[in-house]
Amino acid sequence: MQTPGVESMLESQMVAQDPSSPPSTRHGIPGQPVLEFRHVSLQYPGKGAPVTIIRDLNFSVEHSEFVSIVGPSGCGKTSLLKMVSGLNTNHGGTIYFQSQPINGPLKNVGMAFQNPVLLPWRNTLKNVLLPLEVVQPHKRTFKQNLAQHEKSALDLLATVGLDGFQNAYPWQLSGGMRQRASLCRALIHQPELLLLDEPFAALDAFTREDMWEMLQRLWMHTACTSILITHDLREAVFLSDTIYVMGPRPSEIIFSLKVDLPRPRPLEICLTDDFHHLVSEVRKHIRRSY
Ligand SMILES: Nc1ncnc2c1ncn2[C@@H]1O[C@H](COP(=O)(O)OP(=O)(O)OP(=O)(O)O)[C@@H](O)[C@H]1O
Repeated sequence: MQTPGVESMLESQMVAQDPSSPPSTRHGIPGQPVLEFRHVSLQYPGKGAPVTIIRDLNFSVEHSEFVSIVGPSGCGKTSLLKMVSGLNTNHGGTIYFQSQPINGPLKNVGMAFQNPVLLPWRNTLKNVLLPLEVVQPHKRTFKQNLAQHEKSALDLLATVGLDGFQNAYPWQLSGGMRQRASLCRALIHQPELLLLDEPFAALDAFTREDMWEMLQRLWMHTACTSILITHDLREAVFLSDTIYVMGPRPSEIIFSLKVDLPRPRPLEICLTDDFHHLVSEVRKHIRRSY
């Protein structure tokens, strides 16, 4: 489900940390839970009575972990991301972020959606720099730190294979390139959490696979705790440390899987028996949901 309103709200809430601290120590202790769901439930107003979308979610995400959430359409995956971001606090149970209950919009989140929204009048570099330019505390020092920020942005652009395209405008980029740029923008302020809602769903199969490699590179580069919503089970296995399967509405986690394939994972890993086995394991549990 696309949520353009959420995009602009979240992108306007980005607040950064000290960019000089190394990624592995910025956000917490590896192996420790950074996000915890305890008996989380969600209802939306229905025609007569409220409709229960999520019944009872209980799981946690560790510092620097890459987690994918999969499940049937309408089971509440996008709703879950809205709860994590703090845009929807009207739910049962508690979601803890860094041991604190989430009671409102989280300050330091990066988000990317199916349709990357880049400002057409800004070139790629300036689109990536946007969060630093408009949001405190960076806004205050943006001009004096511009050279350092540009270096960080160019570094990110190189990581996603967009070196040389910093001066190109969005209309000069392909859909895949725009999505790469939007991921750089989501990460430029070094967020503590990266939330991805079907970011590659609109891309063709080959471009999508390139994006998996690119996202893996970015994630290894930044060590940012990440949650990906996807319908693509191969994508989930390729990228994740852990996959959670949500059941049909009213949903809960019906299965979880640790993906212990070594990293960095080359695309050829998708051809191995181990990979196929993991994909069919997840598929088996999703099938139960339909
Ligand atoms: N603000 C809202 N008010 C009422 N109902 C809503 C609201 N947002 C979502 N829903 C409903 O809640 C259910 C779950 O929606 P959600 O978008 O979270 O599911 P999803 O798992 O992300 O679906 P998909 O995989 O199709 O994108 C859907 O039936 C949707 O219509």
